[in-house]
Amino acid sequence: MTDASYKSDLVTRANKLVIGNWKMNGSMESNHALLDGVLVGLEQAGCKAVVAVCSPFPYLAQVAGLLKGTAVSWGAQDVSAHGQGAYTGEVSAAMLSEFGCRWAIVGHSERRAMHQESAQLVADKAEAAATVGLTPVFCVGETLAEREADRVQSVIAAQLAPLFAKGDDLVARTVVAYEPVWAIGTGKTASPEQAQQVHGFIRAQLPASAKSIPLLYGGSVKPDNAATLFAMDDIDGGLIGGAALVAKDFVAIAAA
Ligand SMILES: O=C[C@H](O)COP(=O)(O)O
Repeated sequence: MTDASYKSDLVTRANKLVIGNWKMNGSMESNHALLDGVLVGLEQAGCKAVVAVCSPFPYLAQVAGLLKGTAVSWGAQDVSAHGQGAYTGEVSAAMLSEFGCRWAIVGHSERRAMHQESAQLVADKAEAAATVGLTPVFCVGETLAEREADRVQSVIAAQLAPLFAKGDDLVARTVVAYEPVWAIGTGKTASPEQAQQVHGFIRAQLPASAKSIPLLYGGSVKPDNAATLFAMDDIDGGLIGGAALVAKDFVAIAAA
């Protein structure tokens, strides 16, 4: 356990939370059109959910400008575990915070798999984010092989353990996103019951003071399955990939 004190707010599941992860997609022109469509669509739908988008780093300033004065917040798709220094290519939490970043995704399965990010590194990133006031969106999830080997709970528990080891205060300032790797970008969504089973497991593992943090589901969420997923007891919203790139789909999911 560390002595870190965090500047980020405590987060609760009082409102549905829908976060778009654009991954490595976009352009100045398409971002503008997408956000115009999202903002108009959310207003027309009378959407009550908390909505955010996480763009690639080069577009964060553009996104910040386009979202200024709106109810939609923005975040980054990754953040360095380090404060500053000789870390070529990394972006610190303080740099993001300086111009209004609200969220930082950490531990997305694409980064765990393609960039060999360890569970400890992901927890260190979450701590770095919360230390300067960003809310970490902490991704966990099993591969298909791990599911078939009946290892879902042990895999998720191992991914969460280094976060929990940093103390209850950090956990209470974190959003956890369950994203089964086999459902990401594949069109194979976990059934609402499969997702709820894991969300219920995660909720049960949370320390008492963090029981009401939002637990998001991610993995091929679309307008036609969002409502049934979000209706489950422990699913408080979604982390949306492909559908976040289509304004009407993202709005439909946020309004589901
Ligand atoms: O971060 C988002 C997830 O990886 C889900 O992506 P997807 O909605 O394209 O399956």
